[in-house]
Amino acid sequence: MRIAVPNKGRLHDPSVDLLERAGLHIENGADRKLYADTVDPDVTVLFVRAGDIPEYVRDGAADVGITGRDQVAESGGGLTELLDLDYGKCRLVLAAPEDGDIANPADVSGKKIATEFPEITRNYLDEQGIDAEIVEVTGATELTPHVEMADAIVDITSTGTTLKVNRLGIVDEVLQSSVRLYARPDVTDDPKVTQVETAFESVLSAEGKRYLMMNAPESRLDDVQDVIPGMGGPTVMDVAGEDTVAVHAVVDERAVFETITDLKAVGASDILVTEIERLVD
Ligand SMILES: Nc1ncnc2c1ncn2[C@@H]1O[C@H](COP(=O)(O)OP(=O)(O)OP(=O)(O)O)[C@@H](O)[C@H]1O
Ligand SMILES: O=P(O)(O)OC[C@H]1O[C@H](OP(=O)(O)OP(=O)(O)O)[C@H](O)[C@@H]1O
Ligand SMILES: [Mg+2]
Repeated sequence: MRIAVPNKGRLHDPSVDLLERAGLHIENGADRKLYADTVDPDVTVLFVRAGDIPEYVRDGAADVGITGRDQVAESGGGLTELLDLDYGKCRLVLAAPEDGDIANPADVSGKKIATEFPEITRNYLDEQGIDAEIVEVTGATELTPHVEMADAIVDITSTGTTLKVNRLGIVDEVLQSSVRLYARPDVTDDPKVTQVETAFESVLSAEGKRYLMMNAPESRLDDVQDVIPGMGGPTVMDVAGEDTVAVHAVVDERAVFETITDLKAVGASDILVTEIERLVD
């Protein structure tokens, strides 16, 4: 099975990190090498530009791909989304000069819109019933309204800094995006694809979770169980030869601080908190 992963740009590092955390360690990889084996002999990684990944998957050069929802929408869709991987979060927005006369989407009627996403922009304008000219650019889109190349833009924003420093205001949201795992529709039930999907899912499930281990007097077990939040009942084990039990539980990271204080108050001791790499349901 081949999995297409962004070869550069901001999506490369977090995507490789996800593969590693999922246990799909990359082997024989090297700087500028565009394919690599993994610890699983049946899984090969292809390093491809984020914008080309939908086409690689659709054409069968790869079976699954990791890329932004915006890239899939721009390339015409036709892929099955398996998982939202929750990074590369951004919005595609219609934006125009803050001090100009474009305040509503309808105001761009008859005007020029610069974008790196002509397909998404065309669909958006059609849906809104707006007739406008699209000017295709490949970057620095935020400059175009200031040099009379366009009246408005459709571009990516996340923190909003680039729009702000270029004195552009959001007129409308066109699309919300994040990085997702996509498959060709005919391979979604392939056991290898399911295995990769499960591995990624286990990394996402473990995020923000901690594993708590402690000892507690057997007589206080009910109290200990009462203060452990979330995720089903804890695992309880007898400690040989003592009136003590070992209690293990998965808890939300944000609850750890308070839970430890509560656990000590009900007699727990030797409390360990550890990170969880993967959590398979
Ligand atoms: N500022 C951002 N914040 C969050 N996600 C973003 C941002 N910019 C882009 N993305 C996401 O990352 C994807 C790829 O963008 P990126 O900028 O990494 O690649 P590129 O534009 O193809 O390459 P480069 O900018 O390095 O030339 C986008 O399609 C989008 O899904
Ligand atoms: O809201 P912000 O946090 O400011 O992010 C938005 C900017 O990030 C991306 O640019 P990138 O850095 O990828 O440069 P590019 O235009 O060369 O792709 C995008 O094209 C915006 O310009
Ligand atoms: Mg970019």
